[in-house]
Amino acid sequence: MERLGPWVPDRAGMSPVALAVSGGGDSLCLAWLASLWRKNLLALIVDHGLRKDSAEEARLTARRLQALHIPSRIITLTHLSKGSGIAERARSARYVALRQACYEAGCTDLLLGHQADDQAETVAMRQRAGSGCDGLAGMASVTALPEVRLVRPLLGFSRDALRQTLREQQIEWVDDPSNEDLTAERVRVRTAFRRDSTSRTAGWVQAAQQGSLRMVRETERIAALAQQSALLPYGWAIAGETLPQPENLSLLIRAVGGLIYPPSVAAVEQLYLRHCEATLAGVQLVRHKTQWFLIREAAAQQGPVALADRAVWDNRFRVSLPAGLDGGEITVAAAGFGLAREQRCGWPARFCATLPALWRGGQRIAVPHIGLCDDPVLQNIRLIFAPPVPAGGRTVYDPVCPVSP
Ligand SMILES: Nc1ncnc2c1ncn2[C@@H]1O[C@H](COP(=O)(O)OP(=O)(O)OP(=O)(O)O)[C@@H](O)[C@H]1O
Repeated sequence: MERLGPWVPDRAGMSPVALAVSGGGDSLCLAWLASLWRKNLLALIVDHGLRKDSAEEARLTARRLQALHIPSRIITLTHLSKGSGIAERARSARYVALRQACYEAGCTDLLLGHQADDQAETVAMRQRAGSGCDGLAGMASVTALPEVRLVRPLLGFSRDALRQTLREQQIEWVDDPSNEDLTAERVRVRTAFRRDSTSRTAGWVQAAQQGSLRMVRETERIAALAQQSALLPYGWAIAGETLPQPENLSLLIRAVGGLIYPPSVAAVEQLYLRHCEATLAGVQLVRHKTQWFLIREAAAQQGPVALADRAVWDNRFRVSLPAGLDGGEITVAAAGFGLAREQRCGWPARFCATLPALWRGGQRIAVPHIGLCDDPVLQNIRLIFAPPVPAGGRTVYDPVCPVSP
């Protein structure tokens, strides 16, 4: 585990390391292994509320964790409904809930139970979908999000090895029936691997090779990005006097747009070749003085969000409020400041129109980034630019290639 660190010291009073535990064989084995590694842990069990037994399974998992001396928290999702795209909707809601729970508990690391077979399946599915070299690196061992690192310590171990470990420890787990549902592509790939294990091995080799290459490329990209461009606390990026290469440009668009995935390479290449002001994925490429800038497209920004400590607006700005302050909404400052350029800190009006602002009763009360605020109490509001994925990505791909048990 040490090479996947650094870790918060394992002492009472320090933040625990969080574990995402579905109750299945992989994540329960992860929990058992983690309990040998450290004491200060917190297991998070998400009950999607989609199957009639799910609440009871979550409680059963909590009891199993208790037997391992791991405290747990059950997070019940109430807003999911069955129907089209439910697997993806459930997955995405699960990650939002897990990240929020980590944030609330002060956990900076979240361990996930993805293992080597999941990795080979992911690579095979991406290969079929025509994924590029980056995608064929599969899942990263470490993905740093702004508030938490997602860590996958089991990518070097096969599903069979993990289940065998649990049997030896006489620890039972829950088998999710959706893991046998042949309408899911992953399950079909898994079934094909059972018949022909060479393609599974090929997936591991592919992930290990492409992972190493991706690490080299990302290091070069981050160095080039840092030299040429900068993200500003206003939620904009200075892209440089000449446009960055499409790969880097797309990372900046992802950050400024508050996106999880960068826009398609083909679309960014077109933007790069046109070399003129344009909009892509809710982000405007604009020229200001001698530099290219990326600013958010005002019309694409999220609508109002109630003012509250830790609220997130537009997937990019996190609110930090002094105690006792509430009332109002955070939404886009919008045009019509009527302010002289010096009151806009020298920034063009169209830039300032994209900033987050506090509104009450249809009135713009404060635009903290440019110090626009009459009420001294409101001057303590902080709207912190925290894109969901850091510009450079900050991922670690481990060239691990498991041995078949
Ligand atoms: N309901 C859940 N609650 C908490 N964590 C979950 C949940 N579902 C998945 N995870 C986390 O995401 C990882 C990968 O999810 P995936 O759906 O591939 O696993 P699974 O087959 O449902 O369960 P397992 O990995 O425990 O066998 C899990 O190992 C676990 O760490």
